Amino acid sequence: MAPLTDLYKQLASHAPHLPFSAFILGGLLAVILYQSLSARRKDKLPPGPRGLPFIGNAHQVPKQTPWLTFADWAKQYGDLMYATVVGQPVIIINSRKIANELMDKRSAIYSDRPVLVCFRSFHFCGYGTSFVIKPYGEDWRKQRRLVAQDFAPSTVGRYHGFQEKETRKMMKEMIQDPANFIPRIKQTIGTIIVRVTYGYYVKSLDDPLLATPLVALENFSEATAPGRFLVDIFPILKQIPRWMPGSAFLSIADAWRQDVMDTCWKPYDWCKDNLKTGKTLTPSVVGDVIENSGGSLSKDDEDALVYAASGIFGGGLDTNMSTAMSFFAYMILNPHVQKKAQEEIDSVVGVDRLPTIADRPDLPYVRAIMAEVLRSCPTIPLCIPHSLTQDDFYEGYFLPKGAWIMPNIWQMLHDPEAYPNPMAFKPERYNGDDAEMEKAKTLSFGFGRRICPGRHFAEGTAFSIMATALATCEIIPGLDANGKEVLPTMEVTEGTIVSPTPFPMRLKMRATPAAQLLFEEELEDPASIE
Ligand code: HEM
Repeated sequence: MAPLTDLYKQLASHAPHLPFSAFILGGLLAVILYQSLSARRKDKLPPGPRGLPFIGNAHQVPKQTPWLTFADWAKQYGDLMYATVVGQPVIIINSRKIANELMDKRSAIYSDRPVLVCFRSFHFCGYGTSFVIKPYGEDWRKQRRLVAQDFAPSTVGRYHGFQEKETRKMMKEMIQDPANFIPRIKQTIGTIIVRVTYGYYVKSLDDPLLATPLVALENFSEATAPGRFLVDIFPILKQIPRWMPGSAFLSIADAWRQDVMDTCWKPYDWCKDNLKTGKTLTPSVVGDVIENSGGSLSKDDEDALVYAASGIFGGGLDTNMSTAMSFFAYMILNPHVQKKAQEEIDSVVGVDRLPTIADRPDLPYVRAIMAEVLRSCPTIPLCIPHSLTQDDFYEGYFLPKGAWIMPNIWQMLHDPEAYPNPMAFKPERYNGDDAEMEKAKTLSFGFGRRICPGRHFAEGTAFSIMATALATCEIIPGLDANGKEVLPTMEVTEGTIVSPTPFPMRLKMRATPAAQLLFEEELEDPASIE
């Protein structure tokens, strides 16, 4: 800094040339200010664990339950932490207050998605088309609008009848064959999503309009596994000739891209073609947009619709499936909660009919169970990472443009100050207070402009599963080969979207007329679909 000050003194002595000197002086001051500001920024990054050269903190983040590691770090470094992964800045947020101040209140600059190194294979394999991972901008906005309008609280009720019918069918089949309850839940959630998105009724897990998206979702998990493809780290490998050893990944990428394209276009084409034949069931997200356009969508609008619709599947299947699995696990572990919910349902709904989604306002304890399931086992514990589009400051800390933002949803939902004894599954903790339930649920659906657009729809499916299961069955532990009861461990699978690891379950049908209705109601597939 000394030479600059000397120069400043020399220039100041040239008073007769004031305008020119003032200009130079101003410039110099700006340089000095910038230098000192940069130094301040460097000093004031949020604290965080010291990393290694080049890889940064990558080696300190375990594949299994990284949210617990981040919660541990927070004890030492506080709720706003800074880490790096191969030179990429990552801001980890552990408190609801900070997430709210930054990701909700400043959402205009916190709503981008990172271009993660491993995400390169998305574009390579065709995954980059859906708004779930698109950058914040016009393409994202256009796709999101198409989905959000259909799943708004005011419109989502039109799908309730279908959600109820499918969950009843699911419960009936699970009572008949409880050993296969996991694939049965998967089929039900998939059927609901394909039906409301494309007006198509899925007949089995082997139906190509469900099976292909399921394969694409599995490939997606593999594509995002760090280090799965060397091309993620060395993009130049994309140019490798196919005859060269080590080029096998190009054929895998081709096959995966084909699955993604089939997932996006096949159900769309079916929906479009069958609008004319009357086979497309109404209402549906895609069918309605095509009809409202008078059948003349521009190429851009058609692409936006196709890729937005694929996002519904990507966002809605594993998440709703995980919530249903957690519900059954927590019910096995907490028979007293089941009993209390059954008493509520029996006294409010009665025992002569099955509960519906319209009963939700009158069933506060079942609502509390849903909030507690979403709180206790959040489906996306570290959210889908956001990224910051301009430099920002928070409480004196510098947050650099381009940093990934990772909110630790799990920790926020297990903060003992907000949720005393957070590991206990306790619907009573809300005291019937809907605002408190809403707070827990909202956190599990993300933040700001990226908050889950399917949340009202998802809650309808989840409530219908929970209320129908509780009204009709006692949910009890499954047995091992020796006939001994096996309890769910509540360990979860690896990945961005997590689910309880598989557990056995038995269902004992309740002796009520309502439970009997599962076997008497018309639950067959709609006749219009062959
Ligand atoms: C219990 C079920 C669900 C949970 C817990 C859940 C949770 C989430 C979370 C945490 C995010 C990330 C939000 C963020 O980045 O801040 C998200 C995004 C998303 N969800 Fe859900 N979700 C569920 C069900 C659904 C359903 C049923 C649909 C479709 C109808 C859906 C569609 C989406 C989409 C499209 C996005 C990406 C939004 C964007 O990037 O703009 N989700 N969800």
